[in-house]
Amino acid sequence: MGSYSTNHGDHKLVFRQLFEKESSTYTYLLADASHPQNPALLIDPVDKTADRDLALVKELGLKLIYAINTHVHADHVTGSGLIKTKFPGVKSIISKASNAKADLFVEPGDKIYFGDIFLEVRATPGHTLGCVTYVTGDESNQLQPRMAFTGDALLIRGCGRTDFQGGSSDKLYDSQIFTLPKDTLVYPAHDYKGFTVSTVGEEMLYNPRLSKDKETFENIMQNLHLSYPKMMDVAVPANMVCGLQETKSE
Ligand SMILES: N[C@@H](CCC(=O)N[C@@H](CSS)C(=O)NCC(=O)O)C(=O)O
Ligand SMILES: [Fe+2]
Repeated sequence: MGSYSTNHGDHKLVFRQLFEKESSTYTYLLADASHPQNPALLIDPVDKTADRDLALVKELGLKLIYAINTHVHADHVTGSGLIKTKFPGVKSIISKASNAKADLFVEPGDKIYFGDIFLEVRATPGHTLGCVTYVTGDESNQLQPRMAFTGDALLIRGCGRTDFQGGSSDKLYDSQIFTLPKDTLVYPAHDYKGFTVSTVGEEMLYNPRLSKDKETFENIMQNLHLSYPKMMDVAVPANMVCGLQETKSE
C-alpha cells in the first residue's frame, strides 16, 4: 500500500510512500485534497531525493507547507533545508526535545494541521531522545484507520537501535507505541527487508524485539552489534541545523 488517494467522509487524503535506496529511507507525502489549496507535507524527506519529491508535489497540484522530521537522523541528511531554499514558504518542523533547529517545534499532544486533517505528535523516545511518532487524525474521526509515522522507533519486525544520540532501550520499551489502536497502520522511516507497511496489532504479535518482555528486549538491544551508520559524522551535525550547513560570516 505505497500510494493512494482515498475518501474518508468529507476528507480526501492523498498519500504517497517514497523510497531513498542508499539509506533505505521512506519519505511520506500527505495532502488534504478536499481543501481548496491542497495543503501538503513531507515526513522525513532526504536531500538526495528532494527534487524528485518536489516534482511529485508539483505534478499532483499540491501546496507544500511543511517538511517534518521524526528525529535527528544519523544515516542521511534531511531534505528539509534544501526544500526550504527551493520553496521558501515551507516551514520545517521537528520535536522540541530533539534540540535541533527548525522553524517550528512540536511537543507531545500537539496537532499539525494540513487542511482539515492533522498529525498528532506522540513522544516515542529511545532510538534518540527527541524521537516522535506522528499519527493522522481529523476532528470528526472519519479518517480511519489511523496511520502512524513511527520514524525509527518502531520498524516493521524491528525497531531503532538504542546505542547512540541519547538512545535508551528502557525508554523505547516504555514509549507506548502499542497503546495505539491495533488497526493503526505503521509506516516507519526505514525498511531493510522489503516491507512497506504493518499494523500495531501485527507488530504486537510478531515484532521479534518489542513483543518480548522488557528484560529480553534490553538484552536483544545490547547485543545487536551494528556498525555505526556510514554517514553519521556528516548527517548528525547537518540535521541538527535542519539539513542546512550554515556558512559562517566573518
Ligand atoms: N547500515 C546503515 C545504518 C543502519 C542503521 O543503523 N539503521 C538505524 C536506523 S538509521 S539511524 C537503526 O536503528 N537500525 C536498527 C536495525 O536493527 O537495523 C548505514 O550505514 O547507514
Ligand atoms: Fe535514526
